[in-house]
Amino acid sequence: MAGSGFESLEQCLEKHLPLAELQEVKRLLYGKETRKLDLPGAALEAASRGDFELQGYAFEAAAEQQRRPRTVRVGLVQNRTPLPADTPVVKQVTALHRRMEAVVEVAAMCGVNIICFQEAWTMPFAFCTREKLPWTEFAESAEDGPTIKFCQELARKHGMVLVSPVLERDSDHGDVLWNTAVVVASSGAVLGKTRKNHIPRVGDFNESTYYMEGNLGHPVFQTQFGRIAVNICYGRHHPLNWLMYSINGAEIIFNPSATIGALSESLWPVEARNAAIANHCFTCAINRVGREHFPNEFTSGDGKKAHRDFGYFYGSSYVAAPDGSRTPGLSRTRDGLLVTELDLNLCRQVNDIWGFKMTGRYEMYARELAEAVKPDYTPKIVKE
Ligand SMILES: NC(=O)NCCC(=O)O
Repeated sequence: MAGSGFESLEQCLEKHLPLAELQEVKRLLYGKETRKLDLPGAALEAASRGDFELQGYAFEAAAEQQRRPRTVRVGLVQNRTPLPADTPVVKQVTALHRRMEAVVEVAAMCGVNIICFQEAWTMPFAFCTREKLPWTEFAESAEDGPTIKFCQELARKHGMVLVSPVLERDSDHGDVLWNTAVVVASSGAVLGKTRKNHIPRVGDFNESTYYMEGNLGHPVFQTQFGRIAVNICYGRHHPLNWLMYSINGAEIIFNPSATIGALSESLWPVEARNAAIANHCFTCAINRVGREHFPNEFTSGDGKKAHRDFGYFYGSSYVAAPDGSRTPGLSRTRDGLLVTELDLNLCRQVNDIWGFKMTGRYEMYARELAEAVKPDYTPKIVKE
């Protein structure tokens, strides 16, 4: 399994394919070509100084007579944890705040309107360990914790919407923990929060030790720049989860994730992209980068030897459009900011062409699903 030795699929194709074949392969792999954004030199220099990749693309929509283009720039951030996992908690959080402050600064130079960080971005992805301390100390209030205050300041400074996925401690409800994403409006107000609906029970993803399935349904947030939703990580394997955000009107669905090559890398380019197609919306898949080591060995009851690291988080963040086209991915190895310009008019335009909303048989599925979840249900199998 490729770890940090393989930079990206795109780089490999560009290195080995002649131009004519490369164009055909890209057409098949990525759909209609996305235009490269001309990003400011100062932003490219700042990214290079800060040692993170900066890429920019734009999806186009057709001109309409009665609606102006609804262009919005989104920023997807993928990163390593800058300090070892056994560094004191506050130091780790502070280092991550400083790192994101620098990335958001560059995003602002690139005209980003909405930025989303990776899943549980203020901490190492320690849920593999099943240990409580010190990892639960990374949890904080989604309303007025230090990270939300940090995001509010950035939102106000840059007039940017921030999507901040954190480990939430809900002290109003018995101090329980949740895997949450907070949406901070460009005014700096907390617009609301959403919680991870599907909790993995696969490999070392022992997250069910820490929090339960979210209880907030599928909220969509009306921001100054468009209607957004957040489908956190493992929720991307559940087509109905994407569907419900779309039914509630999401035009952009962010998918902040933490996932490793051995488990999901071949699924990664397919799932968020398919969701964009099926739901006539934009999807933004974000994954963390690198290998995180933990102080104590752990096992996950799968016969594997006790180990101290989770595996290789392969980055490769990308944006997919309702017409099935997608940006190239960020690298598998480096921190990065992917700036993508979307014209939200494309959602309705593709809906008018393909009509999945019109042809969806929701009432029939609702009826059949309501039956299927009853304890006395028997599957409708026709036998000879
Ligand atoms: N963070 C998380 O839910 N990961 C589960 C693995 C995956 O969905 O690829």
